[in-house]
Amino acid sequence: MVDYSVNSSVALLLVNNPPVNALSHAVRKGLADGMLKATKDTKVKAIVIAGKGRTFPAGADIREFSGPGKEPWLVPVGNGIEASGKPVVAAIHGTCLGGGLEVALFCHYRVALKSARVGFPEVAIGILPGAAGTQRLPRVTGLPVAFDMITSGRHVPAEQAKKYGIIDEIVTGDIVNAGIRYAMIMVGKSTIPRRLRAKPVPDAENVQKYADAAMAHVKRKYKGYEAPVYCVKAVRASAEKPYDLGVENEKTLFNVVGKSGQARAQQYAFFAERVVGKWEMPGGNSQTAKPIPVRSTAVIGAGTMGTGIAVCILSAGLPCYLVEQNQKFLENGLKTIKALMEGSVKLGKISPEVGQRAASLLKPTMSYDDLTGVDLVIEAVYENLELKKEIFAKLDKVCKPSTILCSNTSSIDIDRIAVATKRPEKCVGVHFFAPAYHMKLLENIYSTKTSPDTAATVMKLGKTIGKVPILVKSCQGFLANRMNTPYGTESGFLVEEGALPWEVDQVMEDFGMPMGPFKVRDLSGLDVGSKITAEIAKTLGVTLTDETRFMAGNRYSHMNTVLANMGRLGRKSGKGWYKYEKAGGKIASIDDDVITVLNNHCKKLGIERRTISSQEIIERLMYSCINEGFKILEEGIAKRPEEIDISWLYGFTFPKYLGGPMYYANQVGLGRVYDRICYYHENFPFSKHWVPSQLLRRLSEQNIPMSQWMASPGARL
Ligand SMILES: C/C=C(\C)C(=O)SCCNC(=O)CCNC(=O)[C@H](O)C(C)(C)COP(=O)(O)OP(=O)(O)OC[C@H]1O[C@@H](n2cnc3c(N)ncnc32)[C@H](O)[C@@H]1OP(=O)(O)O
Repeated sequence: MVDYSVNSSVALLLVNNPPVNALSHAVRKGLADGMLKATKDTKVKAIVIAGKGRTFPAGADIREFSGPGKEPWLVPVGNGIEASGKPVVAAIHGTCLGGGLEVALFCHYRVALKSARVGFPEVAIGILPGAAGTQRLPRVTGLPVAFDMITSGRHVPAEQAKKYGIIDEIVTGDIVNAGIRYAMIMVGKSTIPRRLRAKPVPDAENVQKYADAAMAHVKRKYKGYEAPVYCVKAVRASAEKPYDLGVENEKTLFNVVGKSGQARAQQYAFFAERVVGKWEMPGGNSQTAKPIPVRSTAVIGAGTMGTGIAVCILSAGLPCYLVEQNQKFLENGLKTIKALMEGSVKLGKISPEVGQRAASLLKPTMSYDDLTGVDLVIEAVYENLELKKEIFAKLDKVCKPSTILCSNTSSIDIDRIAVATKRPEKCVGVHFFAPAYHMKLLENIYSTKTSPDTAATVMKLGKTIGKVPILVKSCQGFLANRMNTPYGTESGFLVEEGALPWEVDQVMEDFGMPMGPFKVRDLSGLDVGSKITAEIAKTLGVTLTDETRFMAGNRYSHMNTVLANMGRLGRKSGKGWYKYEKAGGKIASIDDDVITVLNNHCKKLGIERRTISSQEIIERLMYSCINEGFKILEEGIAKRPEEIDISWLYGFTFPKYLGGPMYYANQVGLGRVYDRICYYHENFPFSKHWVPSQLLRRLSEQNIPMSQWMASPGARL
C-alpha cells in the first residue's frame, strides 16, 4: 500500500492504493512505518511522499467510515511527519483532497504539477476535514480563503493554490523525480520553521468578522445542510484556540457531524453517482459496450432547450452545428447562445479562452446537408411526435450511417420516433433538464432497438459535457417526469382540500426542496401546465370545465386552469398562485384573491375545506412519488434505486442530505411508507398513483430494507 525506496539520500514513500490512493488503514500504517524507517536510516537525509498512478491521495477511504476504524489515525501519522527532523516534501499530482491535503499540510514542503488540484471536499459528503485540516489551512492561507475552501469543498488549481501559499513550487516532468530533486535542495535545512502547528493564524484578531460572514453565507447558500455550519465552527477555533485545543475541538465537532444522518445520506449520494455510471441494458453494459468517438455534433432547434444544449456541447470544446428552419430563429438562437456563454464566463463557470473558442466551434446553418459528416445529432424541437419523426427521417437520409440520432424528448417513447429511420439501433433519447446549461442530470433513454454502443456513446457524451448521466428504459414519461408527476398532482389536490399554496410551499421548502411546488408552477407558467392538461383531455376525448373532477376515471384538479384562464400565468404576468411586484417579478407574496378563488372553486364542487397537517403534505407529495419509483423499478425502467435518487438530486434539486426519495423511504422505513400508501389508497381510490406497488408490498411484508439491494456501498454506511 505504501512502497518504500531510497534514491541517493532521499526516501520515497509512494502510496499505492488504486484507483485514487485513498488513505485506508493499510495506507496510514504504511506511511507511519515508512516515516519510522526513514527517520532511523542515517543515510536518509530527506523524505518524499507521493502517489503512484493517477493521483496523490484523494482523501480518506470513505468506505471505512461505516466500521469502527483502526489505528493509526491520520492525525498521529501526520504529527510524526511534521515532527521529523528530516525535511518531508509532498510531491503532488492529480487530486490532492481531504486527508490527502492534510497529509501534504503536515509535510514541510509541497510541490505540485500545474495540472494538480487541491481541496477539502469533505463538506460535500456531510463531514468536515477531520485530520487537523481546519487548523492547518488557515495558518497557511489566512481565514477568508480557509473558510471559503472548507465550506465550499471546491478543488483549487495548483497555480491558485501557490498564490494562497499552499504550494511552494510548481514543478514539471515526472512528479516523483521533481519531488526528489526538490527534497535534495532542502537537505540539512531545519524543519522547525516549517511546522505549521507553531505558526499563528494571520489576522486572527478579525476572526469574529470573518466567521460571521462565513456563517451567514453558508446558512443562505447551503440552507438545511449541517456540515458547512460545523466547518465554520471548526475553522473559527483555529484563530481562537491554541493549535492542540483547536485540533481537539475539530475532533469533537467531527464526531457529531460524522455520525449524522445527513453525512450518511450524502455519502450514499457520492457512491450512487458512481454506481449509475455502471449501467446495464439488454445485450450490454458499461464494461462491454464501445462508445463511438464523438468529434462533431449538431443540435436541431434553436429554442430554449436547443440553445442550452449547444452551450453545454460548446463549453466542452466540441464543434456544434445549430440548425434552424429560418434566418430569424437562427439569429435569435445565436444571440441566446452568445449571452449564455458570456454569462458563464462572468460567473467563472468557463474561462474566457473556452468562451472564445466556443464561438469558433459554433456553426449556424439552415441546411441539413451540412450534417452529412457529424457523429451525433440532438433533435431539440418541441414535444410533437410527427415533427420529431419528420426530422429523424430527414437526418437518416443525410447523415453518414454511423451517426447517432438523439431526441431531447421529455416523454415520447423513443421507439415511436426511431421507426422513422432505417437505423433504430442508433436512435436514443437524451433528456436534458431546463435550464440545460445549468441542470446536471442527463436522462438517457434506450428503446427496444437501441444498441449498447449507442447507449455507451450518450453516457460518455454526458460525462464529457459535465453532466451526471443515467440510463433508463423508454416508457411514457421515462423515469424522472413519470415519477415526479404525482408530486404536482397531489399538491393540486391538497390546495383543493384545504391547504393554501404558500403552506404547501413552506412545508416542502422546510423539508429541503429549494422551491415549493406552487412557486415552481409560477416560474414555469400556469399556461404551460394548462396546455398540457388540455392536450391530455383532447386525447382522452374529455371536455374540460370548471367543474371537471375526473379524467378517464382518475381524480383531476382544474384549479391551475381556472387561474390560467383568469390571466394569472405566474411570474411572467405578475400573478399566478402568488402575486409579484411586477410582471416578470421574482418576489412572491401571498395573494388573498387566490384564497377567494380557491374558496369559490371548492364551494362550486361541494368540497368542504379542512386543516391539513405538514406531515400529510410531506407524505402525500413524497410517498406518492416513492410508490411510482417502486413501480419504475418493478417494470425495469430503472435498474436500481440509485438511478432514481440521482435523477431527483440532479434533475429536481432534491436535498442531498436526504439522499434521494428512495434512500429517504428506506430511512423512514419501507413498512411505514407502504402502510401510509395503503391508507391514502383507501381514502383516495380514484388516484392511480396510490395503487400500492407490488415490489414495495413484498419488501415491506418481508421486512427487507432497500439498502440490501442498493448497489451503492454508501447505502450500507
Ligand atoms: C476525515 C475525513 C477525511 C480525512 C477525508 O479525507 S474524507 C474524503 C475526502 N475526499 C473526497 O471526498 C474525494 C472523493 N473522491 C472524488 O471526489 C473523486 O473520486 C476524485 C476527484 C478523487 C476522482 O474522480 P474521478 O476520476 O471521476 O473518479 P471516480 O470519482 O469515478 O472515482 C474512482 C473510484 O474511486 C472511488 N473513490 C473515490 N474517492 C474515494 C474515497 N475517498 N474513498 C473510497 N473510494 C473512493 C470511487 O467510488 C470510484 O470507485 P468505483 O466506482 O470505480 O468502484
